[in-house]
Order: sequence, then structure tokens, then C-alpha cells
Amino acid sequence: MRTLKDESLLETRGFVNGEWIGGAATFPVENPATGEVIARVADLSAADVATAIGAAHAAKRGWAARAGKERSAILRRLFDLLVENADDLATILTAEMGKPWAEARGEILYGAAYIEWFAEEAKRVYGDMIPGAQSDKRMVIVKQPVGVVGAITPWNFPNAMLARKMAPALAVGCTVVARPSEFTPLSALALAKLAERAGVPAGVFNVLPGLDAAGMGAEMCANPKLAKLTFTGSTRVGKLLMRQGADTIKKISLELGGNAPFIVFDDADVDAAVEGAMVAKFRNNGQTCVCANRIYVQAGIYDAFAGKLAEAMERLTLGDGFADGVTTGPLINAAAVAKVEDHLADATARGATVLRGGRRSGLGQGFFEPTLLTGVTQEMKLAREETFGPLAPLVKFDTEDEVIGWANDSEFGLAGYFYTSDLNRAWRVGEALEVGMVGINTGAISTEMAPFGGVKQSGIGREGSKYGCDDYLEIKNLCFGGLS
Ligand SMILES: NC(=O)C1=CN([C@@H]2O[C@H](COP(=O)(O)OP(=O)(O)OC[C@H]3O[C@@H](n4cnc5c(N)ncnc54)[C@H](O)[C@@H]3O)[C@@H](O)[C@H]2O)C=CC1
Ligand SMILES: O=C(O)[C@H](O)CS(=O)(=O)O
Repeated sequence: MRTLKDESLLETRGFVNGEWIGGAATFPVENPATGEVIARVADLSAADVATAIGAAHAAKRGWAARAGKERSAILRRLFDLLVENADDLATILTAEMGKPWAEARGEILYGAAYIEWFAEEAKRVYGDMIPGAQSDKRMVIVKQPVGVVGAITPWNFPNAMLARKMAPALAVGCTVVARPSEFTPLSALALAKLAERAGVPAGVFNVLPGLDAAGMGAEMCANPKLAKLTFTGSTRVGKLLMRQGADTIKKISLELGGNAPFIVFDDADVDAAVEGAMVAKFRNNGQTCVCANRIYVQAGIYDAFAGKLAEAMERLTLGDGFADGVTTGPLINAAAVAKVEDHLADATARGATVLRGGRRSGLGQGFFEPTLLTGVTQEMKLAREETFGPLAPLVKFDTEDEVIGWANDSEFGLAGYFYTSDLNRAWRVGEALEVGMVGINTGAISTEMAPFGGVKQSGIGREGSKYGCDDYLEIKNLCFGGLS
């Protein structure tokens, strides 16, 4: 790994109640581009999670009692530290996750933007005053932090997905026990290191790496001192956590899998649609939950779009994320490559044609060539399941009604995209797509300023935006009577 300006940011211990602690053992973190072990990290346990929840529970009263402006100032300092250390944080992120360094640095700034946003929201947790139902009554509606929050996060955005959770939680006065993906714990531990430096008090933000994901998650779901669980990851695990939390009626926020349709109508600006598809499909090497998973192109422009997209894909340069000029890194692991190959094999066996790519790269185990497929149909796996990799499947359609029916024919409903020059169609299709977020003539929809989340089996709740604190607050009615 590249040398860090501040080597202390490469932290391998867990952070519990303001202390850096080791585990009974350690586990390796590998660079997905090279297979090199870049660090061995403390393998904490479900028992350690219980200890951390106890510490977070003990800390919550004092943290909630601080003025929002005080919490705001600490989060603002954390934002400043993230920006100041963005280069080192990007190096750590690229080393453990594989995305190109420039994209990793962009993620650090994206995660920091959530912290900046909620540093401001910390000062705006407003309530209401309701006139009494009787003349001697007045009702004051206050919003209070839910308490201890468990956060379980994925490997594909190891900084931003945790920042998107801990920022609103801390802003409103909650405390957090976080468990990052075993593939990418270092970015979360570096965030904890900077949170400590920013003045986040002991017990308020805890980060516990560990291999026993199931046991650590089960402890969060069962522990009565934990009020809420927030999870980003697969729909499979989200369903499991929801079931496990039922016994204690855990409040839950879920950011789960996607299967985004990307629709190009005959009246679209084809060049703009191609650029949008390059962003929506190949950002993070196709490893985002809002990636275009299906690309529907209307018959009149199908051949033109396919040819231009194939040409644009030549700009993608596969390689080690630390190498200059690389736009596309490795997939996270062998299982991810196997899923891409499974979807590709199923599609070609059912009649799809590989226009470009279609095989592993000679660069190493995690590298797969960005692939363009034509002749794809709804029956193929890659139209029904989330590929989470660099497959661009083109499906030809004839009418608007037909493509909306296909786009909505999914148990997922996170994001969708379409290109058109017809304003009436923009409203019709935007309102018809059964998703939480729609890109209209753009492939880039993610920002801290807008609510992020989905419908159907893509999740519950929204992250970011002026709505982003709601999931961390309870509403209480203070009813004053006997007034004269
Ligand atoms: N909606 C969204 O914002 C996002 C959704 N995702 C989805 O996540 C998936 C890819 O990310 P992965 O990390 O592979 O997902 P994953 O669901 O396998 O893992 C996510 C996290 O859950 C943990 N985990 C796994 N099994 C668990 C269990 N039984 N109990 C508790 N925790 C458990 C993992 O260690 C990891 O930290 C894709 O489906 C993708 O769509 C990923 C990022 C964002
Ligand atoms: O897929 C994810 O992990 C992120 O939610 C994608 S985004 O927020 O960068 O769009």
C-alpha cells in the first residue's frame, strides 16, 4: 500500500468506549487487486458488541443532553478532519476495496458531505406547538433521539455508507455501535480515529470489526439496550435482520439491493444517454446498489445506442486502483466474479450476444472486462437479479407501456433512470416507475442533499437530506393541562 502521511490512520484495533482494543485473534484484510494482505485486524465478538452497546447506552444521556449546537461543532470538526486527511483515507479505501484512488477520494468527500450536512441539521431538530383540545391545555411536540443505534455496513462504500448513518445519529443525540464489512474494516476504523480526534466522547461512536457477522448482528437485534438497527447491504441479510429484530420491536432502516432499469426512448439525446449509462452502469465497477442493472433501448435507436455505448466503453481502463489512468478496478472478491460469470453464461445460453468484453482479464483474479450484451430478454437472470458487476445488458423495447411494465416487473425498487426529450413523458414515466429515486436525463442521482432509499424489497426509510434525521428521532407529546 502507498505510504500514508499519517500512519496512525491505519488502525487495526476495534474502538469501544473510547478505547482501542484487540480481539482474541485477528483476521486478514486483502487488497482485491493483488491478493496482498494489507493488515490483520482485531476479530471482535458478539460479546464485544454487547460491551459496546452497554457503553453506548451509558453515554447516550450525556450526549443527548448537549445542545445541538455543541454536537454540530464536533461533527463540523470531524468533517474538517476528513477533508484534511482525504488523501490518506482514499489510500486506505483503495487498498482494501480496490476502487481507483481518485474515485476513493471522491467517496471520502461524499461521506464527509453527509457529516457536513448533519452538522447543520443538528441545530434544526424542531418540534411543534399544538393548541389544546380544551382551553386549559397546551400541547408541545418534541423530538427526542431514539437512543443506541446499531449500524451494519457493506464493503462497496466503506466510508460513505457508515458516514451516512453515524452523522444523523450523532447529530440528533443518538449513540452508535457500528460493525463494518469484514472485507473493508480499515476505512471505518480510520473514521473512528478521526471522530476521536474531533472530540466525539467515549461510548458515543464505537466501531467493531469482526468475522462473526451473524453473531454480532444477532446481538444487536436481541440486545434490549439497542433501540434501532440501520443496515445497508443485501436484501437477503436485510430480511434476516428484520426477522431477528422483531422480538424486541427494533426500529429498523434498510438500504438493500437494487435492480435499476435504465430506459432510453427514441426521442432521447443518444449521446447524453450513452454518457448517463456509463455513469449509472460502471461507477464503482458496477458495484453500487443504484447501478443500471437493465438497459432498455427503444427499437428506433437501439443499434445507434449499442454502437455508441460500445465505443464509450473503450474509455474504461481496467487495472490496479493505484495506477495512473485506471478508471476501473477489480471486483471485491472471487464470489463477485463468479456471479458476473453466472449471469453472463445464463444470458448467452438463452440467446444474448456479447458485443464487447465477456471474459476475465489477465490482470488478476478480481478483474473482469466491462461487458456489453445485446439481445437480452426479461427471462434472463441478469434482468431479474442484481449483477453487482460490469455487465451492460441491452433489451430492445417497442412502446412506453411495454417498457414500464418490464421496468416495474421486479421485487426491487431502489433507483431507475430514463432519457427523453418529451416533458409529458418525463412526468408520466417518472411517476410510473416503482422506485425511490429516478434519474431523468442523468445517470448521477446520489447526493447528501436528497433522500436516498427505495421501495418494495429495496428497503425501508431514507438517508440524507432534510428527511435524514427522522429515522433517528421519536416524537413525543407534552400535554400541559390545568392552565388558566
Ligand atoms: N441500498 C443501498 O444503499 C446499498 C445496498 N447494497 C447491497 O448490498 C449487497 C452487496 O453488499 P454486501 O456487503 O455483499 O452485502 P451483504 O448483505 O452480504 O453484507 C452487508 C453487511 O452485512 C454483514 N452481514 C452479512 N451477513 C450478516 C448476518 N447474518 N447478520 C448481520 N450482518 C451480516 C456483512 O458482513 C456486511 O457487513 C448488494 O445486494 C447491494 O445491492 C450495498 C450498498 C448500498
Ligand atoms: O451502493 C451504495 O452503496 C451507495 O448507496 C451508492 S451511492 O450512494 O454512492 O449512490
